[in-house]
Amino acid sequence: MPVVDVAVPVPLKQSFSYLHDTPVATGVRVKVPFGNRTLIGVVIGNIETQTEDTGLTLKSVIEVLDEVPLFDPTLITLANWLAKYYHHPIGEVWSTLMPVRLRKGMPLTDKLDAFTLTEAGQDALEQSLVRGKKQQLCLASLADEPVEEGEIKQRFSPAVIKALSEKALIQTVRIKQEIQTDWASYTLQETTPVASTEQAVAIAGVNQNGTEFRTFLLEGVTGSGKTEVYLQVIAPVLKANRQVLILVPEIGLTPQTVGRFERRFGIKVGVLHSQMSDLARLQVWQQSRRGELGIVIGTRSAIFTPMVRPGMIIVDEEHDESFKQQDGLRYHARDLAVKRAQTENVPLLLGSATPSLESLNNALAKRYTHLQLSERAGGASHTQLKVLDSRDQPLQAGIAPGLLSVMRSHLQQGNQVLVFLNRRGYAPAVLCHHCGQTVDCKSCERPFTYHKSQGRLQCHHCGASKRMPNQCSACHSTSLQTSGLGTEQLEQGLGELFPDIKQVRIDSDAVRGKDALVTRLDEINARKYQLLIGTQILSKGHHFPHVTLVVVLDCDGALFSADFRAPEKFAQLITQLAGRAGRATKPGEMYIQTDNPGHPLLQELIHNGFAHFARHALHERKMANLPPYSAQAVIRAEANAAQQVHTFLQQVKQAFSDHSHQFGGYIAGPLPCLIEKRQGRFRFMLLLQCSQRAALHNWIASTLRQVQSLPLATRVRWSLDIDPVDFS
Ligand SMILES: Nc1ncnc2c1ncn2[C@@H]1O[C@H](COP(=O)(O)OP(=O)(O)OP(=O)(O)O)[C@@H](O)[C@H]1O
Ligand SMILES: [Zn+2]
Repeated sequence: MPVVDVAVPVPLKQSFSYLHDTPVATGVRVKVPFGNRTLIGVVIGNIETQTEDTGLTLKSVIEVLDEVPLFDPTLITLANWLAKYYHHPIGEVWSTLMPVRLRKGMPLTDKLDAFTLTEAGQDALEQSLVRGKKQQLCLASLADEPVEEGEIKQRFSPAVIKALSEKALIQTVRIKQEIQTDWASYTLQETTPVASTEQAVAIAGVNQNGTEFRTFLLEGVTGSGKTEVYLQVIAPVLKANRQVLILVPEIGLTPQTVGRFERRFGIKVGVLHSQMSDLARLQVWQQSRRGELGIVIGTRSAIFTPMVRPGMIIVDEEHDESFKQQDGLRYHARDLAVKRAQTENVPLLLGSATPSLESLNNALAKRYTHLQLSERAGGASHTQLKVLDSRDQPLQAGIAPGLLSVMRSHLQQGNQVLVFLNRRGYAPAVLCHHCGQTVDCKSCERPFTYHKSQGRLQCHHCGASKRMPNQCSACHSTSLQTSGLGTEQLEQGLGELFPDIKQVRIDSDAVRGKDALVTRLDEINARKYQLLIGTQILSKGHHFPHVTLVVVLDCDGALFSADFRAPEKFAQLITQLAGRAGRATKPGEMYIQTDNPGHPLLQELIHNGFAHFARHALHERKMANLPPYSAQAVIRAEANAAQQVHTFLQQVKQAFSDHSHQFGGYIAGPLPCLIEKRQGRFRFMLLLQCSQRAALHNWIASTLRQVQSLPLATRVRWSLDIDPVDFS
């Protein structure tokens, strides 16, 4: 009897064998017994026949769920690679890779259920016969065409749907999705701008490579027209009837981005991001798999989207940290993109104004083809960076007088000013004026942030929240006062300083959800506001043609971080922020207000720019034998008792030390994580490092089993992070 090899969603390294009376194709989902449970797994291989003498009795597959494989051999290869590279259970890799609905065993068909108006419903709508605003809205949304069930259920409550169904105003129908495959016959919907010389060189560089795998790094300063390069390099790919997958950072994916691609080619672009419903995601996944979409744009997990005719992969803002998953399977979508492009044998284009040192190093070492855009598109000039020394200055709303007058002059000329402060809330701490005690979150041992509009304190580490107390818990004095500046306070202060100027605050408190952000961004570009206050949401990839001044407040903390990646992250942030100014005809400038004007990193950025900084930083990493010149992994552990975490990591360290000489491995720790305590749990980590990536992997592979069998391994919460980028 045939035996199939199944990846089952359990935290165990191996896959499992099951019997079935006929062979099952790889990439098909099956329902299988596991212990006393029934689980949904994926067939990842076939074993010819069961060998008689193993003595094992295998269980049988309960049900084969798909008629045809849902996952092609490329995705199976990719899953196997992920399991190996991240030392992660294969079944859990598949859980990450599969759309949620497929994971749950739901059928995948070409048909879908939709709601439509009945004749009575049509009349009711036209004559406004239904009472109830929600019911009216629901009818109205079905006015033109049937709408899929999932979407209606997401927008309207069960009560509304039930009421309308019972009155026979709406009904469900089954519609066959139309398949439109030939995006190759697109017609350009807008005139393509003439590429600059540098753009033309980059475009030719990619196109001359042909259809085969190669990685390109497009290092182009902000506003240099990287997106235009993407548009022009994918044109021939689409013409050849091949698909393009574009990854963008979580925050960068706005309808504006999607709109640029739709407008150019006049074809439907599939969009995938975390805020969509499971059903909507599955549909885009399915459309791409069947070849109905020429372009799919999505955030991190979109890298798992199947493509029937893959032609190219693009990773925009490839340095962005949102490409790294921070829990479960901690993959890096950019690194996975390299693997995927290689497996699919298609070109990969990585783009950024501030490339990661990893990618830059690969380009400089000629493993990637390096393409550069050093000038801004359309004749815009580079933003001038300046440092403003705030020492001994009387600050108003946290801003020095000299800087306020610079702001005033930009505003008077009718331009927009962006003020960046990476701290939401009113103030980052509340303290007692009498005894100096701060009001701290008990489970994180960090000060609460004060949110004045809600009259509440909030812990930005664990989310805990409580009412603002009246008195100090230590000395009972009632003279509590806030300390430090957050965006909420900045907004209030600037409102008083510039009463006639319309301002908007963009942070996750003021702007909730993607739609709200898009509305605000549109309003900004329609010049509804002149003063923009915001956190890092404002730094990413947005095109603000009317901003001529960017002000950076309170960046001193970032200059003195214990994280060796902090300078890289800071330089990327500052450069991206500077890139928001002066993108159109008017020149832009940026002021960084600091108490450390002489800091070498600031001086380097101001005088030499990011490209120079990055090459210099690479040299430093090389001297210190840090990534990308070595490979790292981190084992994090946390528990309520600090001692327990420490003991566990000591034992882990011992296990790794036993093998370290074989692999030339270096171990540091146990060290406290940058955030030492969160939600009542103490957090420590162990850092593993080898000069060679392969050695690190062999070292981990030969030690991990020993770690897993430690008695404490089931008592503390621990995880392995390969190529960590964040030590918090
Ligand atoms: N060759 C060109 N001629 C004229 N305008 C261009 C050209 N290329 C790009 N542009 C325009 O320049 C502006 C910036 O281009 P684009 O958004 O592509 O830059 P980018 O490098 O992707 O920006 P960033 O990385 O800062 O987000 C856009 O308004 C774009 O339409
Ligand atoms: Zn907390």
